[in-house]
Amino acid sequence: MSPRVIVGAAIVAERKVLACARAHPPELAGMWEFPGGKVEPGESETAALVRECQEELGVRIVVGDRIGDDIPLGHRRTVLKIFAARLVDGNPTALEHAELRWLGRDELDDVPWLPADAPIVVALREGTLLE
Ligand SMILES: Nc1nc2c([nH]c(=O)n2[C@H]2C[C@H](O)[C@@H](COP(=O)(O)OP(=O)(O)OP(=O)(O)O)O2)c(=O)[nH]1
Repeated sequence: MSPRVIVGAAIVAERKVLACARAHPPELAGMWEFPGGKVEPGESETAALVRECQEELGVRIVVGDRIGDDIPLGHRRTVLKIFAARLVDGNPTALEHAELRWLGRDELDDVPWLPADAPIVVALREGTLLE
């Protein structure tokens, strides 16, 4: 069986990236992530990201390049894949998250990210997307 894939969007606008605080489940609440979720059977990774950002934030995005490598999530053969994205319609609203924040390159450590996201945060800090 191929691994389950979770996709996340690093939405960048005006040299800031959108960080989202999880509202649930209790063990993840208050930890910050990139909006996204599970790729459904038969769905492309890009389509899943577009769908999740619509559901979670009420926005339309276009998906860009991968950031970093596959990140094993350590449960049931699941991997996390993060893609750069940009907004094409709407203003992000916390429809499913507890809070949203736009973070510049120097603000990336201001929130407690989910541990799996650490290499992505490093890549954002060291890369050119937030320049
Ligand atoms: N979306 C997202 N999930 C992440 C990130 N980092 C990370 O470890 N995860 C983990 C947390 C969860 O265990 C899993 C995502 O599950 P989820 O519950 O958000 O996915 P979903 O929206 O498709 O789930 P569901 O409630 O619709 O079943 O991936 C991240 O940056 N973004």
